[in-house]
Amino acid sequence: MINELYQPPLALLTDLYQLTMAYGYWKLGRADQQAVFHLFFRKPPFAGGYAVAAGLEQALQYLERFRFDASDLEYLASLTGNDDAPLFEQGFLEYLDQTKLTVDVDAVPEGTITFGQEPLLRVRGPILQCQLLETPLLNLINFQTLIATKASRIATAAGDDPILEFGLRRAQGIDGALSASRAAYIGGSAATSNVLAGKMLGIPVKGTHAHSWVMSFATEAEAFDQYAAAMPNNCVFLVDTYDTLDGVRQACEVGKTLRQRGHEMVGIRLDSGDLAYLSIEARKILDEAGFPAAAIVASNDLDEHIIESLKTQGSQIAIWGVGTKLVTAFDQPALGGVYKLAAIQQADGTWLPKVKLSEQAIKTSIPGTLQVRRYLAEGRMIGDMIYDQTQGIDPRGVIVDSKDATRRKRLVCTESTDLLQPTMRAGERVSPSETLTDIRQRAKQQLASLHPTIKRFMNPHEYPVGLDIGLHELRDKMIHEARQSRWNDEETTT
Ligand SMILES: Nc1ncnc2c1ncn2[C@@H]1O[C@H](COP(=O)(O)OP(=O)(O)OP(=O)(O)O)[C@@H](O)[C@H]1O
Ligand SMILES: O=P(O)(O)OC[C@H]1O[C@H](OP(=O)(O)OP(=O)(O)O)[C@H](O)[C@@H]1O
Ligand SMILES: O=C(O)c1cccnc1
Repeated sequence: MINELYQPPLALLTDLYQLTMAYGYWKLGRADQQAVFHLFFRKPPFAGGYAVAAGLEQALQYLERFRFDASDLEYLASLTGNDDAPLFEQGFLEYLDQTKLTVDVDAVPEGTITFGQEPLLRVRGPILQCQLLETPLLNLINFQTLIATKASRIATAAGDDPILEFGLRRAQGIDGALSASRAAYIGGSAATSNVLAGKMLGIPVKGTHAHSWVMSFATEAEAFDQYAAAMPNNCVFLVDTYDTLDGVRQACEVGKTLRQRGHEMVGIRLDSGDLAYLSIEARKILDEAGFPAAAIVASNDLDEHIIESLKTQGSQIAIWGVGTKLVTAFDQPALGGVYKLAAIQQADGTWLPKVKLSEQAIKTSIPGTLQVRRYLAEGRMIGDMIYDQTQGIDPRGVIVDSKDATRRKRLVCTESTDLLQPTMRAGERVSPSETLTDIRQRAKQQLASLHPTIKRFMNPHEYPVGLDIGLHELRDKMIHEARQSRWNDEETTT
Protein backbone atom coordinates (compact mmCIF):
# COMPACT_ATOMS: atom_id res chain seq x y z
CA MET A 1 0.00 0.00 0.00
CA ILE A 2 2.82 2.38 0.88
CA ASN A 3 4.33 1.64 -2.52
CA GLU A 4 1.22 2.88 -4.27
CA LEU A 5 1.88 6.29 -2.77
CA TYR A 6 5.59 6.48 -3.50
CA GLN A 7 8.27 4.24 -4.85
CA PRO A 8 12.02 4.69 -4.67
CA PRO A 9 14.06 6.28 -6.16
CA LEU A 10 12.76 9.48 -4.63
CA ALA A 11 15.05 12.18 -6.00
CA LEU A 12 12.05 14.47 -6.47
CA LEU A 13 11.33 14.31 -2.75
CA THR A 14 12.89 17.73 -2.37
CA ASP A 15 11.81 21.35 -2.46
CA LEU A 16 11.69 22.95 -5.88
CA TYR A 17 14.17 25.58 -4.75
CA GLN A 18 16.84 22.92 -4.30
CA LEU A 19 16.47 22.12 -8.01
CA THR A 20 16.46 25.77 -9.06
CA MET A 21 19.71 26.29 -7.11
CA ALA A 22 21.13 23.08 -8.56
CA TYR A 23 20.28 24.40 -12.02
CA GLY A 24 22.04 27.66 -11.21
CA TYR A 25 25.20 25.82 -10.06
CA TRP A 26 25.12 23.72 -13.22
CA LYS A 27 24.74 26.75 -15.49
CA LEU A 28 27.61 28.53 -13.74
CA GLY A 29 29.83 25.48 -14.07
CA ARG A 30 29.94 25.18 -10.28
CA ALA A 31 28.02 21.89 -9.92
CA ASP A 32 31.11 19.99 -8.81
CA GLN A 33 32.53 22.62 -6.48
CA GLN A 34 33.10 20.83 -3.18
CA ALA A 35 31.11 21.97 -0.15
CA VAL A 36 30.36 20.93 3.42
CA PHE A 37 26.90 21.11 4.98
CA HIS A 38 25.81 20.21 8.52
CA LEU A 39 22.44 19.05 9.72
CA PHE A 40 21.69 20.11 13.29
CA PHE A 41 18.94 21.43 15.55
CA ARG A 42 19.38 24.56 17.62
CA LYS A 43 17.51 23.61 20.79
CA PRO A 44 16.34 20.24 22.10
CA PRO A 45 12.58 19.71 21.66
CA PHE A 46 9.89 19.90 24.37
CA ALA A 47 11.95 22.52 26.25
CA GLY A 48 14.00 19.53 27.33
CA GLY A 49 17.68 19.01 27.93
CA TYR A 50 18.60 16.59 25.12
CA ALA A 51 17.48 14.75 21.98
CA VAL A 52 17.85 11.15 20.80
CA ALA A 53 19.20 10.97 17.24
CA ALA A 54 17.12 8.76 14.94
CA GLY A 55 16.28 8.32 11.26
CA LEU A 56 19.82 7.78 9.94
CA GLU A 57 19.09 4.32 8.55
CA GLN A 58 16.23 5.66 6.42
CA ALA A 59 18.40 8.60 5.35
CA LEU A 60 21.18 6.26 4.21
CA GLN A 61 18.70 4.04 2.39
CA TYR A 62 17.38 7.15 0.66
CA LEU A 63 20.89 8.18 -0.39
CA GLU A 64 21.74 4.68 -1.60
CA ARG A 65 18.74 4.68 -3.91
CA PHE A 66 19.08 8.28 -5.05
CA ARG A 67 18.73 8.78 -8.79
CA PHE A 68 16.45 10.57 -11.23
CA ASP A 69 14.46 8.09 -13.30
CA ALA A 70 12.94 8.74 -16.72
CA SER A 71 9.54 9.72 -15.32
CA ASP A 72 11.18 12.21 -12.91
CA LEU A 73 13.04 13.88 -15.78
CA GLU A 74 9.92 13.94 -17.92
CA TYR A 75 8.09 15.65 -15.08
CA LEU A 76 10.87 18.22 -14.59
CA ALA A 77 10.87 18.88 -18.35
CA SER A 78 7.16 19.77 -18.09
CA LEU A 79 7.75 22.56 -15.55
CA THR A 80 7.61 26.12 -16.87
CA GLY A 81 8.52 29.58 -15.64
CA ASN A 82 6.35 32.70 -15.69
CA ASP A 83 6.90 33.10 -19.46
CA ASP A 84 5.61 29.56 -20.09
CA ALA A 85 9.07 28.53 -21.29
CA PRO A 86 10.64 25.40 -19.68
CA LEU A 87 12.13 26.00 -16.25
CA PHE A 88 15.10 23.71 -16.88
CA GLU A 89 17.21 23.32 -20.02
CA GLN A 90 17.45 19.86 -21.56
CA GLY A 91 21.21 19.77 -20.88
CA PHE A 92 20.54 20.09 -17.14
CA LEU A 93 18.06 17.23 -17.23
CA GLU A 94 20.66 15.11 -19.05
CA TYR A 95 23.12 16.06 -16.30
CA LEU A 96 20.64 14.91 -13.64
CA ASP A 97 20.10 11.71 -15.59
CA GLN A 98 23.82 10.95 -15.26
CA THR A 99 24.02 12.07 -11.63
CA LYS A 100 25.09 9.43 -9.17
CA LEU A 101 25.76 10.57 -5.65
CA THR A 102 29.42 10.91 -4.79
CA VAL A 103 29.03 12.57 -1.38
CA ASP A 104 30.78 11.65 1.85
CA VAL A 105 28.46 11.47 4.84
CA ASP A 106 29.51 11.37 8.48
CA ALA A 107 26.80 10.95 11.08
CA VAL A 108 26.20 10.35 14.76
CA PRO A 109 24.92 6.80 15.20
CA GLU A 110 21.21 6.46 15.88
CA GLY A 111 20.33 6.35 19.55
CA THR A 112 23.10 8.87 20.39
CA ILE A 113 22.07 11.52 22.89
CA THR A 114 22.63 14.87 21.19
CA PHE A 115 22.33 18.57 21.98
CA GLY A 116 21.66 21.88 20.28
CA GLN A 117 24.15 23.14 17.64
CA GLU A 118 25.90 19.77 17.24
CA PRO A 119 25.92 18.32 13.72
CA LEU A 120 23.96 15.07 13.53
CA LEU A 121 25.09 14.68 9.94
CA ARG A 122 27.88 16.17 7.86
CA VAL A 123 27.60 16.00 4.09
CA ARG A 124 30.60 16.79 1.94
CA GLY A 125 30.72 16.67 -1.83
CA PRO A 126 29.68 18.49 -5.01
CA ILE A 127 27.60 21.48 -3.99
CA LEU A 128 24.81 20.58 -6.41
CA GLN A 129 24.36 17.18 -4.79
CA CYS A 130 24.68 18.46 -1.22
CA GLN A 131 22.03 21.05 -1.95
CA LEU A 132 19.50 18.59 -3.40
CA LEU A 133 19.79 16.48 -0.25
CA GLU A 134 18.86 19.21 2.22
CA THR A 135 15.12 18.64 2.25
CA PRO A 136 14.91 14.84 2.27
CA LEU A 137 17.61 14.54 4.94
CA LEU A 138 15.78 17.01 7.16
CA ASN A 139 12.49 15.24 6.51
CA LEU A 140 13.95 11.89 7.50
CA ILE A 141 16.01 12.95 10.51
CA ASN A 142 13.81 15.64 12.07
CA PHE A 143 10.72 13.49 12.60
CA GLN A 144 12.33 10.36 13.96
CA THR A 145 14.65 12.36 16.23
CA LEU A 146 11.62 14.21 17.58
CA ILE A 147 9.66 11.02 18.29
CA ALA A 148 12.62 9.11 19.71
CA THR A 149 13.14 12.03 22.09
CA LYS A 150 9.47 12.08 23.11
CA ALA A 151 9.57 8.33 23.71
CA SER A 152 12.72 8.71 25.76
CA ARG A 153 11.02 11.28 27.99
CA ILE A 154 7.97 9.06 28.40
CA ALA A 155 10.17 6.06 29.20
CA THR A 156 12.12 8.18 31.70
CA ALA A 157 8.86 9.08 33.46
CA ALA A 158 7.81 5.43 33.52
CA GLY A 159 11.11 4.26 35.04
CA ASP A 160 11.37 0.50 34.66
CA ASP A 161 7.74 0.04 33.54
CA PRO A 162 7.20 -0.84 29.88
CA ILE A 163 5.64 1.63 27.44
CA LEU A 164 3.34 0.22 24.75
CA GLU A 165 3.10 2.49 21.72
CA PHE A 166 -0.57 2.63 20.64
CA GLY A 167 -0.32 5.51 18.15
CA LEU A 168 -1.20 4.10 14.74
CA ARG A 169 -4.77 5.42 14.68
CA ARG A 170 -3.68 8.96 15.52
CA ALA A 171 -0.42 9.09 13.55
CA GLN A 172 0.25 11.34 10.54
CA GLY A 173 -0.49 8.85 7.79
CA ILE A 174 1.09 5.51 7.05
CA ASP A 175 4.72 6.57 6.97
CA GLY A 176 4.19 8.81 10.01
CA ALA A 177 2.94 5.78 11.91
CA LEU A 178 5.70 3.40 10.84
CA SER A 179 8.48 5.94 11.39
CA ALA A 180 6.97 6.84 14.74
CA SER A 181 6.84 3.19 15.83
CA ARG A 182 10.50 2.79 14.86
CA ALA A 183 11.62 6.00 16.57
CA ALA A 184 9.52 5.31 19.66
CA TYR A 185 11.16 1.92 20.02
CA ILE A 186 14.61 3.54 19.73
CA GLY A 187 13.62 6.06 22.40
CA GLY A 188 12.49 3.37 24.82
CA SER A 189 9.00 2.04 24.14
CA ALA A 190 8.87 -1.73 24.66
CA ALA A 191 6.38 -2.71 21.98
CA THR A 192 3.92 -1.35 19.42
CA SER A 193 0.32 -2.17 18.60
CA ASN A 194 1.17 -1.61 14.88
CA VAL A 195 1.45 -5.09 13.41
CA LEU A 196 2.98 -3.86 10.14
CA ALA A 197 5.73 -2.12 12.13
CA GLY A 198 6.25 -5.43 13.91
CA LYS A 199 6.60 -7.31 10.64
CA MET A 200 8.71 -4.75 8.79
CA LEU A 201 10.95 -3.58 11.60
CA GLY A 202 10.99 -6.45 14.07
CA ILE A 203 9.51 -4.39 16.91
CA PRO A 204 7.67 -6.58 19.47
CA VAL A 205 3.87 -6.29 19.08
CA LYS A 206 1.42 -6.22 21.98
CA GLY A 207 -2.24 -5.48 22.53
CA THR A 208 -5.34 -5.90 24.66
CA HIS A 209 -8.93 -5.50 23.38
CA ALA A 210 -11.29 -2.58 22.78
CA HIS A 211 -14.60 -1.44 24.32
CA SER A 212 -16.38 -2.71 21.20
CA TRP A 213 -15.59 -6.30 22.22
CA VAL A 214 -17.34 -5.81 25.55
CA MET A 215 -20.23 -3.89 23.98
CA SER A 216 -20.84 -6.64 21.41
CA PHE A 217 -21.96 -9.06 24.18
CA ALA A 218 -25.03 -8.89 26.41
CA THR A 219 -22.89 -8.57 29.53
CA GLU A 220 -19.34 -7.72 30.48
CA ALA A 221 -19.08 -11.14 32.16
CA GLU A 222 -19.87 -12.90 28.91
CA ALA A 223 -17.44 -10.67 26.99
CA PHE A 224 -14.52 -11.49 29.32
CA ASP A 225 -15.50 -15.20 29.36
CA GLN A 226 -15.54 -15.42 25.60
CA TYR A 227 -12.30 -13.49 25.23
CA ALA A 228 -10.65 -15.87 27.68
CA ALA A 229 -12.04 -18.82 25.76
CA ALA A 230 -10.74 -17.48 22.45
CA MET A 231 -7.39 -16.23 23.68
CA PRO A 232 -6.49 -17.82 26.99
CA ASN A 233 -2.80 -16.95 26.66
CA ASN A 234 -3.15 -13.18 26.16
CA CYS A 235 -5.84 -11.99 28.55
CA VAL A 236 -5.72 -8.30 29.46
CA PHE A 237 -9.32 -7.30 30.18
CA LEU A 238 -10.45 -3.73 29.48
CA VAL A 239 -12.49 -3.05 32.60
CA ASP A 240 -13.97 0.42 32.16
CA THR A 241 -16.80 -0.05 29.68
CA TYR A 242 -19.51 0.24 32.38
CA ASP A 243 -18.12 0.52 35.91
CA THR A 244 -14.38 0.19 36.30
CA LEU A 245 -14.13 -1.46 39.72
CA ASP A 246 -17.04 -3.83 38.95
CA GLY A 247 -15.13 -4.62 35.78
CA VAL A 248 -12.03 -5.49 37.81
CA ARG A 249 -14.09 -7.85 40.01
CA GLN A 250 -15.52 -9.42 36.88
CA ALA A 251 -12.04 -9.87 35.42
CA CYS A 252 -11.02 -11.67 38.62
CA GLU A 253 -13.94 -14.09 38.29
CA VAL A 254 -12.92 -14.93 34.74
CA GLY A 255 -9.29 -15.08 35.85
CA LYS A 256 -10.19 -17.82 38.32
CA THR A 257 -11.91 -19.91 35.63
CA LEU A 258 -8.95 -19.31 33.36
CA ARG A 259 -6.60 -20.52 36.07
CA GLN A 260 -8.61 -23.74 36.44
CA ARG A 261 -7.99 -24.26 32.73
CA GLY A 262 -4.25 -23.86 33.25
CA HIS A 263 -3.83 -20.24 32.13
CA GLU A 264 -3.04 -17.02 33.99
CA MET A 265 -4.76 -13.70 33.38
CA VAL A 266 -2.08 -11.22 32.24
CA GLY A 267 -3.86 -8.19 33.67
CA ILE A 268 -6.48 -5.49 33.25
CA ARG A 269 -6.54 -2.20 31.36
CA LEU A 270 -7.89 1.13 32.64
CA ASP A 271 -8.77 3.65 29.94
CA SER A 272 -10.69 6.42 31.73
CA GLY A 273 -11.33 8.11 35.04
CA ASP A 274 -8.86 8.90 37.78
CA LEU A 275 -6.08 6.50 36.90
CA ALA A 276 -4.30 6.91 40.27
CA TYR A 277 -7.35 6.18 42.39
CA LEU A 278 -8.69 3.43 40.13
CA SER A 279 -5.34 1.66 39.85
CA ILE A 280 -4.87 1.68 43.64
CA GLU A 281 -8.37 0.24 44.17
CA ALA A 282 -7.97 -2.22 41.31
CA ARG A 283 -4.66 -3.41 42.79
CA LYS A 284 -6.38 -4.17 46.11
CA ILE A 285 -9.14 -6.12 44.37
CA LEU A 286 -6.69 -8.11 42.25
CA ASP A 287 -4.43 -8.91 45.22
CA GLU A 288 -7.33 -9.94 47.42
CA ALA A 289 -8.69 -12.17 44.67
CA GLY A 290 -5.35 -13.95 44.37
CA PHE A 291 -3.90 -12.15 41.36
CA PRO A 292 -0.87 -10.29 42.73
CA ALA A 293 1.00 -10.84 39.46
CA ALA A 294 -1.77 -9.44 37.26
CA ALA A 295 -0.51 -6.19 35.72
CA ILE A 296 -2.49 -2.96 35.58
CA VAL A 297 -2.19 -1.40 32.14
CA ALA A 298 -3.34 2.20 31.74
CA SER A 299 -4.08 4.31 28.69
CA ASN A 300 -5.95 7.56 27.94
CA ASP A 301 -4.07 10.52 26.55
CA LEU A 302 -0.96 9.80 28.58
CA ASP A 303 2.33 11.64 28.24
CA GLU A 304 5.48 12.04 30.35
CA HIS A 305 3.91 14.69 32.57
CA ILE A 306 0.80 12.67 33.43
CA ILE A 307 2.87 9.54 33.97
CA GLU A 308 5.24 11.44 36.27
CA SER A 309 2.28 12.79 38.20
CA LEU A 310 0.56 9.39 38.42
CA LYS A 311 3.78 7.94 39.81
CA THR A 312 3.97 10.59 42.52
CA GLN A 313 0.31 9.88 43.35
CA GLY A 314 1.23 6.28 44.16
CA SER A 315 -0.65 4.80 41.22
CA GLN A 316 -0.32 1.05 40.81
CA ILE A 317 0.05 1.12 37.03
CA ALA A 318 2.71 -1.29 35.75
CA ILE A 319 2.37 -0.88 31.97
CA TRP A 320 1.66 2.35 30.09
CA GLY A 321 -0.18 2.46 26.75
CA VAL A 322 0.69 5.71 25.00
CA GLY A 323 -0.62 6.72 21.59
CA THR A 324 -1.58 10.20 20.41
CA LYS A 325 0.81 12.29 22.46
CA LEU A 326 3.77 10.09 21.59
CA VAL A 327 3.44 9.59 17.84
CA THR A 328 2.29 13.15 17.11
CA ALA A 329 4.84 14.70 19.51
CA PHE A 330 1.77 16.52 20.73
CA ASP A 331 3.39 19.48 22.50
CA GLN A 332 5.97 20.18 19.80
CA PRO A 333 4.91 18.88 16.41
CA ALA A 334 8.25 19.43 14.66
CA LEU A 335 11.95 19.45 15.45
CA GLY A 336 13.47 22.57 13.94
CA GLY A 337 16.50 20.82 12.50
CA VAL A 338 18.32 22.79 9.81
CA TYR A 339 20.97 22.07 7.17
CA LYS A 340 23.55 24.78 6.61
CA LEU A 341 26.52 25.35 4.33
CA ALA A 342 29.68 25.61 6.45
CA ALA A 343 32.62 25.48 4.06
CA ILE A 344 33.35 25.61 0.36
CA GLN A 345 36.42 24.68 -1.65
CA GLN A 346 38.10 27.37 -3.70
CA ALA A 347 39.72 27.07 -7.13
CA ASP A 348 43.18 26.65 -5.54
CA GLY A 349 41.95 23.66 -3.54
CA THR A 350 41.86 25.43 -0.17
CA TRP A 351 38.72 25.36 1.96
CA LEU A 352 36.89 28.55 2.83
CA PRO A 353 34.79 28.38 6.01
CA LYS A 354 31.41 30.10 5.69
CA VAL A 355 29.24 31.74 8.32
CA LYS A 356 25.64 32.91 8.20
CA LEU A 357 24.96 35.95 10.38
CA SER A 358 21.81 36.51 12.36
CA GLU A 359 20.54 39.07 14.82
CA GLN A 360 19.88 36.10 17.11
CA ALA A 361 23.14 34.64 18.42
CA ILE A 362 21.70 31.13 18.33
CA LYS A 363 21.03 31.46 14.58
CA THR A 364 24.56 32.51 13.64
CA SER A 365 26.00 29.39 12.05
CA ILE A 366 29.25 27.60 12.86
CA PRO A 367 31.83 27.55 10.04
CA GLY A 368 34.19 24.73 9.10
CA THR A 369 34.25 20.98 8.67
CA LEU A 370 32.85 20.14 12.05
CA GLN A 371 33.23 17.18 14.35
CA VAL A 372 31.87 16.71 17.88
CA ARG A 373 34.03 15.34 20.63
CA ARG A 374 32.24 13.97 23.68
CA TYR A 375 34.04 13.99 27.01
CA LEU A 376 33.28 11.51 29.77
CA ALA A 377 34.49 11.28 33.34
CA GLU A 378 33.96 8.00 35.20
CA GLY A 379 31.46 6.93 32.56
CA ARG A 380 29.37 10.09 32.86
CA MET A 381 28.93 12.54 29.98
CA ILE A 382 30.45 15.87 31.07
CA GLY A 383 30.48 18.03 27.93
CA ASP A 384 30.75 18.14 24.15
CA MET A 385 33.19 20.15 22.05
CA ILE A 386 32.38 21.19 18.48
CA TYR A 387 35.65 21.57 16.58
CA ASP A 388 36.92 21.87 13.03
CA GLN A 389 38.27 18.50 12.02
CA THR A 390 40.69 20.04 9.52
CA GLN A 391 42.23 22.24 12.25
CA GLY A 392 42.13 19.81 15.18
CA ILE A 393 41.56 20.74 18.81
CA ASP A 394 43.28 23.77 20.30
CA PRO A 395 45.75 22.70 23.05
CA ARG A 396 44.02 25.08 25.49
CA GLY A 397 41.28 22.38 25.68
CA VAL A 398 38.54 24.88 26.45
CA ILE A 399 34.96 25.09 25.13
CA VAL A 400 33.23 28.41 24.57
CA ASP A 401 29.44 28.73 24.60
CA SER A 402 28.37 29.60 21.04
CA LYS A 403 25.65 31.99 22.33
CA ASP A 404 27.64 33.69 25.08
CA ALA A 405 31.42 33.83 24.65
CA THR A 406 31.91 34.74 28.31
CA ARG A 407 30.83 31.23 29.29
CA ARG A 408 33.83 28.93 29.00
CA LYS A 409 34.73 25.59 30.45
CA ARG A 410 37.73 23.29 30.56
CA LEU A 411 36.65 19.69 30.18
CA VAL A 412 38.60 17.42 32.52
CA CYS A 413 37.84 13.92 31.35
CA THR A 414 38.88 10.30 31.60
CA GLU A 415 37.74 9.40 28.07
CA SER A 416 36.61 11.13 24.94
CA THR A 417 35.14 10.06 21.66
CA ASP A 418 34.21 11.65 18.32
CA LEU A 419 30.50 11.39 17.57
CA LEU A 420 30.42 11.76 13.78
CA GLN A 421 31.31 8.44 12.16
CA PRO A 422 31.89 7.72 8.45
CA THR A 423 28.68 6.34 6.90
CA MET A 424 29.20 7.09 3.18
CA ARG A 425 32.28 7.61 1.09
CA ALA A 426 32.00 8.75 -2.53
CA GLY A 427 28.30 7.86 -2.49
CA GLU A 428 28.86 4.30 -1.23
CA ARG A 429 27.65 3.21 2.14
CA VAL A 430 30.55 2.29 4.42
CA SER A 431 28.71 1.59 7.69
CA PRO A 432 26.50 -1.47 8.07
CA SER A 433 22.88 -1.23 9.19
CA GLU A 434 22.52 -1.52 12.92
CA THR A 435 19.81 -3.57 14.60
CA LEU A 436 17.04 -1.62 16.32
CA THR A 437 17.91 -3.49 19.51
CA ASP A 438 21.49 -2.19 19.41
CA ILE A 439 20.33 1.35 18.65
CA ARG A 440 17.78 1.23 21.46
CA GLN A 441 20.46 -0.07 23.82
CA ARG A 442 22.78 2.80 22.87
CA ALA A 443 20.08 5.34 23.69
CA LYS A 444 19.39 3.66 27.01
CA GLN A 445 23.05 3.39 27.96
CA GLN A 446 23.85 7.00 27.01
CA LEU A 447 20.77 8.28 28.81
CA ALA A 448 21.96 6.48 31.93
CA SER A 449 25.29 8.33 31.68
CA LEU A 450 23.54 11.73 31.55
CA HIS A 451 23.14 13.61 34.80
CA PRO A 452 19.53 13.44 36.10
CA THR A 453 19.28 17.25 36.17
CA ILE A 454 19.61 17.29 32.37
CA LYS A 455 16.77 14.77 32.01
CA ARG A 456 14.42 16.81 34.22
CA PHE A 457 11.29 17.94 32.36
CA MET A 458 10.97 21.33 33.97
CA ASN A 459 13.80 23.82 33.34
CA PRO A 460 16.46 21.15 32.81
CA HIS A 461 20.08 21.93 33.51
CA GLU A 462 21.91 22.83 30.29
CA TYR A 463 24.46 20.21 29.23
CA PRO A 464 27.79 21.89 28.38
CA VAL A 465 28.23 22.14 24.61
CA GLY A 466 30.71 24.63 23.24
CA LEU A 467 33.08 25.50 20.46
CA ASP A 468 36.74 24.60 20.57
CA ILE A 469 38.37 27.91 21.49
CA GLY A 470 40.28 28.05 18.18
CA LEU A 471 37.03 27.57 16.26
CA HIS A 472 35.36 30.20 18.44
CA GLU A 473 38.11 32.70 17.63
CA LEU A 474 37.87 32.00 13.90
CA ARG A 475 34.08 32.34 13.96
CA ASP A 476 34.29 35.55 15.95
CA LYS A 477 36.76 36.99 13.45
CA MET A 478 34.56 35.99 10.54
CA ILE A 479 31.49 37.57 12.16
CA HIS A 480 33.39 40.81 12.74
CA GLU A 481 34.75 40.83 9.19
CA ALA A 482 31.31 40.15 7.67
CA ARG A 483 29.73 42.92 9.78
CA GLN A 484 32.60 45.30 8.97
CA SER A 485 32.27 44.73 5.23
CA ARG A 486 28.51 45.43 5.46
CA TRP A 487 29.18 48.70 7.28
CA ASN A 488 31.81 49.61 4.69
CA ASP A 489 29.29 48.88 1.91
CA GLU A 490 26.68 51.03 3.63
CA GLU A 491 29.16 53.90 4.00
CA THR A 492 30.14 53.80 0.33
CA THR A 493 26.52 53.79 -0.82
CA THR A 494 25.49 56.72 1.41
N1 LIG B 1 -4.91 10.92 38.73
C1 LIG B 1 -4.64 11.58 37.63
N2 LIG B 1 -3.77 12.60 37.65
C2 LIG B 1 -3.47 13.30 36.53
N3 LIG B 1 -4.03 13.05 35.35
C3 LIG B 1 -4.90 12.03 35.25
C4 LIG B 1 -5.24 11.26 36.37
N4 LIG B 1 -6.13 10.33 35.98
C5 LIG B 1 -6.33 10.51 34.66
N5 LIG B 1 -5.58 11.53 34.20
C6 LIG B 1 -5.48 12.08 32.84
O1 LIG B 1 -6.48 13.07 32.74
C7 LIG B 1 -7.03 13.10 31.45
C8 LIG B 1 -8.51 12.83 31.59
O2 LIG B 1 -9.07 12.97 30.36
P1 LIG B 1 -10.58 12.73 30.09
O3 LIG B 1 -11.39 13.81 30.73
O4 LIG B 1 -10.71 12.53 28.63
O5 LIG B 1 -10.79 11.36 30.85
P2 LIG B 1 -12.06 10.56 31.07
O6 LIG B 1 -13.25 11.40 31.00
O7 LIG B 1 -11.84 9.83 32.31
O8 LIG B 1 -12.01 9.54 29.88
P3 LIG B 1 -12.80 9.46 28.52
O9 LIG B 1 -13.27 10.83 28.14
O10 LIG B 1 -11.75 8.93 27.58
O11 LIG B 1 -13.89 8.50 28.82
C9 LIG B 1 -6.30 12.01 30.65
O12 LIG B 1 -5.21 12.58 29.96
C10 LIG B 1 -5.78 11.10 31.74
O13 LIG B 1 -4.61 10.39 31.36
O1 LIG C 1 -5.12 7.78 24.35
P1 LIG C 1 -3.95 7.45 23.50
O2 LIG C 1 -2.66 7.77 24.17
O3 LIG C 1 -4.06 8.05 22.13
O4 LIG C 1 -3.91 5.85 23.34
C1 LIG C 1 -4.63 5.15 22.40
C2 LIG C 1 -6.10 5.21 22.69
O5 LIG C 1 -6.74 4.52 21.64
C3 LIG C 1 -7.80 3.81 22.18
O6 LIG C 1 -8.87 4.62 22.37
P2 LIG C 1 -9.98 4.89 21.28
O7 LIG C 1 -9.39 5.15 19.95
O8 LIG C 1 -10.94 3.75 21.32
O9 LIG C 1 -10.70 6.18 21.78
P3 LIG C 1 -10.92 6.80 23.18
O10 LIG C 1 -9.96 7.93 23.22
O11 LIG C 1 -12.35 7.24 23.19
O12 LIG C 1 -10.67 5.77 24.24
C4 LIG C 1 -7.28 3.35 23.51
O13 LIG C 1 -8.30 2.98 24.36
C5 LIG C 1 -6.49 4.52 24.00
O14 LIG C 1 -7.25 5.36 24.81
O1 LIG D 1 -4.13 -3.00 22.36
C1 LIG D 1 -4.63 -2.01 22.88
O2 LIG D 1 -5.04 -1.99 24.04
C2 LIG D 1 -4.72 -0.75 22.08
C3 LIG D 1 -4.27 -0.67 20.80
C4 LIG D 1 -4.39 0.51 20.11
C5 LIG D 1 -4.95 1.59 20.70
N1 LIG D 1 -5.39 1.51 21.96
C6 LIG D 1 -5.28 0.37 22.65
